[in-house]
Amino acid sequence: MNSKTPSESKTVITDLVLPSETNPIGNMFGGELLARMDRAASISARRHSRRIVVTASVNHVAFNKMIPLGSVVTVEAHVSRAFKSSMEVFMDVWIEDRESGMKSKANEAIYTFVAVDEMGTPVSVPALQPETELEQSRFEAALRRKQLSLLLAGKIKPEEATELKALFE
Ligand SMILES: CCCCCCCCCCCCCCCC(=O)SCCNC(=O)CCNC(=O)[C@H](O)C(C)(C)COP(=O)(O)OP(=O)(O)OC[C@H]1O[C@@H](n2cnc3c(N)ncnc32)[C@H](O)[C@@H]1OP(=O)(O)O
Repeated sequence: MNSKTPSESKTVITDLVLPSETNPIGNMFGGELLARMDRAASISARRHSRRIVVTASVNHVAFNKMIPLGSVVTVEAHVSRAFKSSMEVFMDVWIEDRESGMKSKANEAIYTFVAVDEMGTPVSVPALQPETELEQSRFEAALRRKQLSLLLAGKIKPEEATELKALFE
């Protein structure tokens, strides 16, 4: 299976924040943003693997800025590392100033997807070949994040989390 680059899985979704998608103080619901990110990330994972993909875990979400009603929100997703059947998808969320059109970063998130066959059994995916410095640094940190996620889910033992142990040595 040939490796792929992060740009091959690039997925950009831009949409408005409507009144039904806001909380009582007029900002976007966190759950609405999570759903938009899940959609963008699933398309990205699908573009990388060309297989059916399922969300295995939401590893990290930072709601750094409130997103007001009427904002134009862009979610940009790339696969940041591929393992055997799982893929880490990194997302950057931008909002656009209504007057100037300037974009500012509002949020970041990292989801894990697994490619499966029609029976839901995990299947192999192509490797990922990072190209830029940012892609390389996200690629390198992804194994640590995978081990943390598996550890928290009780799927590996602490002694198997070699990348995490190395942080404290
Ligand atoms: C082409 C362009 C047009 C696109 C056109 C649009 C199409 C756009 C696509 C739409 C697609 C819809 C996308 C909907 C996305 C959902 O909403 S799916 C619904 C929510 N998710 C689910 O229901 C998943 C339910 N869970 C499961 O099915 C199973 O737990 C899983 C995820 C398949 C894993 O199964 P398992 O038995 O644990 O399998 P196991 O072999 O142990 O692990 C498989 C891999 O998952 C990893 N893993 C398992 N758990 C975790 C965890 N907690 N953390 C990290 N990694 C984990 C393992 O490490 C392993 O990784 P690899 O070493 O193989 O890389």
